[in-house]
Amino acid sequence: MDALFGDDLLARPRRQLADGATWVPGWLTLDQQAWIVARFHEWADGPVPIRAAKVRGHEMSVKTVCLGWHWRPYEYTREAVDVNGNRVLDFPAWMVRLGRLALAEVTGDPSGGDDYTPDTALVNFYDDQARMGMHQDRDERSLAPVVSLSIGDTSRFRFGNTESRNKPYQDIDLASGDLFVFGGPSRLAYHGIQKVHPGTAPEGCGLAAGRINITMRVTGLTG
Ligand SMILES: O=C(O)CCC(=O)C(=O)O
Ligand SMILES: [Fe+2]
Repeated sequence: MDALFGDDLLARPRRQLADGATWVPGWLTLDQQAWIVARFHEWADGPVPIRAAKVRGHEMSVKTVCLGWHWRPYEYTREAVDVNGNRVLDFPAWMVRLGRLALAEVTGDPSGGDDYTPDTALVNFYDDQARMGMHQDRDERSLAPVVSLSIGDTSRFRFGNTESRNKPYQDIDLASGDLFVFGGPSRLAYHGIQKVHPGTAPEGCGLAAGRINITMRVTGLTG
């Protein structure tokens, strides 16, 4: 019984890091995580294969595949003009629903996500060495919240302020199944991934090594 109802139920309570920024540890079940990982492998195969985007001529250490709209610094297009010119996959209806559930969760209001219709997702894969420097998500024309889901190895996430990449910031460990939402006054906060902790992916999450992060967004674009 001690193991079944162990202290781990208490260990990772949800936390509001700033106005509009909420972390919900362990939001996705292992079955949900494994199902999403299976979808990830399908997306990574194409029509636009997963690739490292280039920022000012340098490949990012993270590899990205997009849904709905294709992102490259600092623009969204329907076709992956910097990869193979193919149109990206449609944004899946199940992911719209998941985004709405995420907002309902963080707002504490069952209808809190009803108006949320994300139309792009950046699906990132991190190996042991991958990082993401401090940045703002600001290639979208909409300031609707960003919904972030993590699967696989735990990683150190730095959540900063809206003024600069520097302090004050908070470092948290995003683990497999964690939800993080940033919107409202936190929508343009700088953030990044400092480090992946190898070998920390839980059994059954569908990913033996590395980390997947999905960020759903509203581009505010038409066409
Ligand atoms: O991997 C993460 O948790 C964050 C990813 C991110 O900031 C992005 O894709 O813009
Ligand atoms: Fe980001």
